[in-house]
Parts: sequence; C-alpha cells; structure tokens
Amino acid sequence: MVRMEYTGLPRIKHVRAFTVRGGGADYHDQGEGHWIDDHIATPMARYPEYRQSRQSFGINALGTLVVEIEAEDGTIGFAVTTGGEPACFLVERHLARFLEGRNPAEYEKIWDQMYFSTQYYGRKGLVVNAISGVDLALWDLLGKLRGEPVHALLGGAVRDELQFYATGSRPDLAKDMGFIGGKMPLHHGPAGGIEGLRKNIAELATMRERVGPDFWLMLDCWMALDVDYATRLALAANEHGLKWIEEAISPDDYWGYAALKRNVPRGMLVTTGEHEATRWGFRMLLEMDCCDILQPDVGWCGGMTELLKISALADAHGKLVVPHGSSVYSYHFVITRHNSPFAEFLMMHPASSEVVPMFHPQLIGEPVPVNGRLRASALDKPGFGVELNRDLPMHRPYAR
Ligand SMILES: C[C@H](O)[C@H](O)CC(=O)C(=O)O
Ligand SMILES: [Mg+2]
Repeated sequence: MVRMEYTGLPRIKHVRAFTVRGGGADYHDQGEGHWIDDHIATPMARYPEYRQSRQSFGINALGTLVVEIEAEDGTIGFAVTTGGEPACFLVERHLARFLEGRNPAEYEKIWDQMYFSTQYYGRKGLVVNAISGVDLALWDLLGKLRGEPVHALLGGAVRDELQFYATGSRPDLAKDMGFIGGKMPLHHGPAGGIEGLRKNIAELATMRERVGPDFWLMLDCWMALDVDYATRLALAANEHGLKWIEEAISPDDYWGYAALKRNVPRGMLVTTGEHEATRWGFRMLLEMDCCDILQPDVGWCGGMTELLKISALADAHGKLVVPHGSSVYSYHFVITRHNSPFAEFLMMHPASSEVVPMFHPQLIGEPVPVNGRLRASALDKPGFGVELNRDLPMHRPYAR
C-alpha cells in the first residue's frame, strides 16, 4: 500500500533560541516602583534582606526565552516564555535535534522525545519551560502553515467571548474596567507574625468595602505560607468574602494542599498549579484532592500539547482549569474548553491602573480585554495571532 504524505506541510528547517530582557514573558522583569515587586509575601521573606523586593533574590534572573521555528518554505512560528540564556542552551543544544527535518504536524512525537530525552535532568522547572516554549512555537508554526488560529486547531471556540478577572494591586480599579474579579498579591507571610496577618486582612477588608459585596476578591500567596498560617488567613478572610486562596504553600507540598483544602471554610476555593508541570504533576494535585481550580501556566507546564492532557484529566475529575497568565497562549486554550470558563489578565501597568498588553513589549498585535472581555473573533488569525517585536535587542547565545 502506498503511504500518502498526509499533511503536505513543509518540514522544519531550523530552530533558534534568543533571550530578551524587560518585561514580556518574564513579567517579573519590570522597572522600579512596579506593584509586582512591592513587598510581596514569598518563601524568601524569612530572610529580612529579601523581604521588600522579589528582584532582590533573583525572581527576574532568567529573562525571556524566544523560540523561533522556521519551516523550509520560510514560514516562522515563534513563542515566548520564561527561561533566558539557560533555556536557550537547552533548546539549541538538546531539543532542536527532535524538530529539524521533521514534519511540524508531529507535535505529539516531538513532545514525547523532548520530555523523555531530558527526563534524567528535567521533569519540571526550567527544562519544562524550554520544552513549553518549543511546543508553543510549533503550534504557532502549524497554525501559520495551515492558515488557522490555534484555537481552531484545538477544536474551535465553545463560546463567543472570554471573560477575565484581573490580577494586580487595585481590584477596585479592575472592577471599574469591567473585570469579573480582582486577585491581589498577599503582602505579609509567616515572618510578619500576627501583625502581618492583621495587615493582610485589613487590606482585604478595605478592598471589599471599595468593591461591594459581589465582586470576586482573591489572594495570591505565591508559595509563601505554611498550612497553619494559610488556614488562619482563610478563616479570617472568609468574613470579607474571599473567593479563593491561591498557591498558599510550596508546590511540592501536595499533602499540605490536601490539608488546606479540608481546612478552608465551605465555599472558599483553593487554587494552585502555576508552578506545577506535566500531566503527572497535575495528576498528583487531582488525585490527592489538593485544590478546586488548576492554574497551569501554558509556557511552563509543558506547552499546549501537555495542557490538553492536563485539562482532559481535570475535566474527568470535575475540576476547572484556569491557566496562569500566559497571554495569547492561554486565550487560545480557554476559548475552546468548557472547564475553563474564564481567564486571568495580569495587570502589567506599574500601578494596575490601565490595561496594557500582558507580554508588552514583546508581542505585536497582542489582544487585550475591553470591558473585561475579549471577543473570540479577536483571536481569528493564523497561529497565536501575534508577531514578535523585532525592534527589541535579542541575543542568540548558542547559535549553531
Ligand atoms: C502576583 C503574584 O505574586 C505573581 O506575581 C503572579 C501570579 O502568581 C499570578 O498571576 O497568579
Ligand atoms: Mg498566582
């Protein structure tokens, strides 16, 4: 039997990896005075010298990774994620071999080979960020080659628009801008003692007064707490209608999350997953009943190929998947899934007072919510529908 070339797509010619600094996919890499680096509770706050600023302990040490995949006909797919120079090494010196010369439609096999070839030193963190970047660039290329948006490749939109909640320092302003809720960073952790706990609750109470009884308010704890502190915070915050408590403890402490989920007041949601990776990591969260909403970051969890598996697993467990940040990579997913009913929008304006594109200045044509919403038709462009801002100074440290 003659086996037909089933896609007619040009093969992959070249994979390239670059670093770029200043916001964008490494959204913590912001200038001074930004709300995202203003005394936010972290696991490093146990050391007073690292308490005021997350940049002081290197939250922005990596910078952005840009992956470009060029096909033989000159079409280029690209993606951005966090990873910087070490991720460039991984992409150019290890992962590129699984793509060059291949058919871009073979994303399952390519993912499998990237993951299992790095498993002896990878599995989570930086290596999976790099795999995610390559995977997203591949989906972008596939969409561009087929002339279809990624959401169409995923099965198509299941609703006409996306609805967003906003993460930032001013949920009250987010409400005026039409968002459905506001997630604030927690400012004090266990090192701040009872005084800090009271300040956390006072901030929440002030915001509740400003936004009224119905607007969603959430707290992002960025892995800073222990189960006892998180439980006390949740109980006190319940009086002020906290909708969810996010990433309260270490992502490795599945047992702690299971305990926290049992401890929080009925109706309050426990969310986590932005620093979790792959179907196996999320399986732990699901089977140990760690949370109510999974929040994979599309650029960190293994990319779109892996997110589809994570979301199917979550669906079978009756759980929602609301990806962390990740801009267009998240929007193209959320619009296609019933168990992803709304999306996050990270307010990257330094004072959270204006809507600016989440990955500014790296993407050209990055859509932003208007009145807290985005029409599905705004995503109707080939691939992820954005272009790379080539005016930025990009560096290719491991060119081959
Ligand atoms: C605000 C949080 O500390 C973090 O910077 C962002 C995040 O975890 C989220 O958007 O979720
Ligand atoms: Mg978070």
